[in-house]
Amino acid sequence: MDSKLVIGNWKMNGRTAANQALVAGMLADADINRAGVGIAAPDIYLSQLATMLQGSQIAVAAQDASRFAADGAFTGETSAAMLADIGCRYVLVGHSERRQYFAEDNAALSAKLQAVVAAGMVPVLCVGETLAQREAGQVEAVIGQQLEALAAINGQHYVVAYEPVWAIGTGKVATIEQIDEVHKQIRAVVLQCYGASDSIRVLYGGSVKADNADAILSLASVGGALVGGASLEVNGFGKICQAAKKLI
Ligand SMILES: O=C(CO)COP(=O)(O)O
Repeated sequence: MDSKLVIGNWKMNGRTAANQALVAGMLADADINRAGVGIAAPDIYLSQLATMLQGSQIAVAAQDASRFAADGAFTGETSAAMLADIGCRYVLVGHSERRQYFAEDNAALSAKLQAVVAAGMVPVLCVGETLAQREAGQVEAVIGQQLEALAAINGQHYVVAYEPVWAIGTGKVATIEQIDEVHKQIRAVVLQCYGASDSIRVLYGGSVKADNADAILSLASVGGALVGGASLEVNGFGKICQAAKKLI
């Protein structure tokens, strides 16, 4: 049995010296420095992270990968093969900020999922509804449509993260009932449609903090957490990782 998976998503934050201090703090914390914890840093700092995490238990994760798998004339892009080459284990795909600011649709996300799997890493497909979609009763339909990207990697090893857009960086956390309901829906869809095994992990993300991690992570339908703001600080992240030590 594995413990629940916690991935810290630094988003577009970090500088060489600050990363050094933050990661040193994480390596010294036994709740963080263990299997089942990952850090997703900006591409430019992934090599620094990989070097620092060498020999540790913490996995290196990327926040995105190019939809183009082969090397070539794609200025500004970082391929999945490059991420694998520097030691990444997980890659976030379709984070709501990528969908919002970079217009990523299912065609692009399917290509990214395939590229990540082909490079031997585990994609973490992020899904979630906006507040307007929730208020219009469209949660199941929106997430069902977002999950269709998984058809491109049917039966492969992947993780799904449920991140309601209205709960990201807002301090508004979905209720335990809302989280449980959507996670059960996601699990049912992926088990039925996309070749997932019973052990499919669905992470929750959206204002996960030290003080709510225990309640969220104790849900059987929650396979871990995708943590934004709280992953930029050792103490809070350590408490979240401690709450995630439960078995799934
Ligand atoms: O988007 C998120 C993680 O990918 C969640 O961010 P916050 O934890 O800052 O709400």
